[in-house]
Amino acid sequence: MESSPHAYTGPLPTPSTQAGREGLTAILARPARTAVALDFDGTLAEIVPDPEQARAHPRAVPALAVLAPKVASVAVITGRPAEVAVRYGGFAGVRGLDHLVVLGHYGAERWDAVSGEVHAPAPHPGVTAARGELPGYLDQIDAPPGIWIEEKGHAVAVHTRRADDPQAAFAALRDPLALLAARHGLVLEPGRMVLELRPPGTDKGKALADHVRGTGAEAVLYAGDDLGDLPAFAAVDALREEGVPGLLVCSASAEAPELAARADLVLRGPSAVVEFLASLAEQL
Ligand SMILES: O=P(O)(O)OC[C@H]1O[C@H](O[C@H]2O[C@H](CO)[C@@H](O)[C@H](O)[C@H]2O)[C@H](O)[C@@H](O)[C@@H]1O
Repeated sequence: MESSPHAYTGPLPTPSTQAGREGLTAILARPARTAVALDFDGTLAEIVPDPEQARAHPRAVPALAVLAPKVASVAVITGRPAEVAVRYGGFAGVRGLDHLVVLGHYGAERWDAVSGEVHAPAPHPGVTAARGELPGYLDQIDAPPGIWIEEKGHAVAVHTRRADDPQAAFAALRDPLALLAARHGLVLEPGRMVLELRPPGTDKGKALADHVRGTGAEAVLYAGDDLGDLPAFAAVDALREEGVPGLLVCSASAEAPELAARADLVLRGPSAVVEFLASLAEQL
């Protein structure tokens, strides 16, 4: 039965790399000095066809609520607007998650559980302009049927998962949308069957490095599943070079094999990530 975190915890898996084993050892030795940072979609939430239906795995919040009081900090670092991740995650008002931080829009936004408020940057004028142009532009370039535009406030994203051939639609739209983004001073952020036009100036690597420095953590765990998580992986590498041990966890999928190739620990999607977090919490 899997009715409580205790019922599904097991022995911690061993990372496949020396750096990862050192990272896990440091986390187990100094949990109160450890920063835990986690991606949302594909890591804490299963991938679903409709982005508005994504929700945290049912065991994610219970596992995090046990883990968070034992470590220096838990942060969710996501491409979603922070408020959306908080809502879809069910992260607000949870005992144990009283100090949770959600860094939205790749670190441009910050929500914290203490204040319950989102701090967001000024809107980028290029997003408004690109949003207005996008429907006509997609018609003009003969975009395939089934694509869907996600309004994200500080960004706009084009999803191909519900096209007849999602990968072909992604490939066909990538260059034209990169041109549109550049014309409006934006960057194109590719993800799992999604192409997002967003302001430049931040990424999950900067968000993670700033967060770790801000907490004064002496060890770090980062888990992600998508291309947007690669800068965070690179940030953990850089922290390791500065003497901060780290553990890189991949929530694996065939859609983003690049992550598994870079990770210390490869887990089979959000349910395995959540099980790992519960096991870790149990061991600390
Ligand atoms: O940084 P993340 O938390 O991983 O967010 C990245 C993007 O996630 C969402 O899209 C992805 O998940 C959807 C729901 O499972 C799925 O339908 C889509 O194909 C995925 O790309 C979200 O909609 C985006 O805004 C995020 O940037």
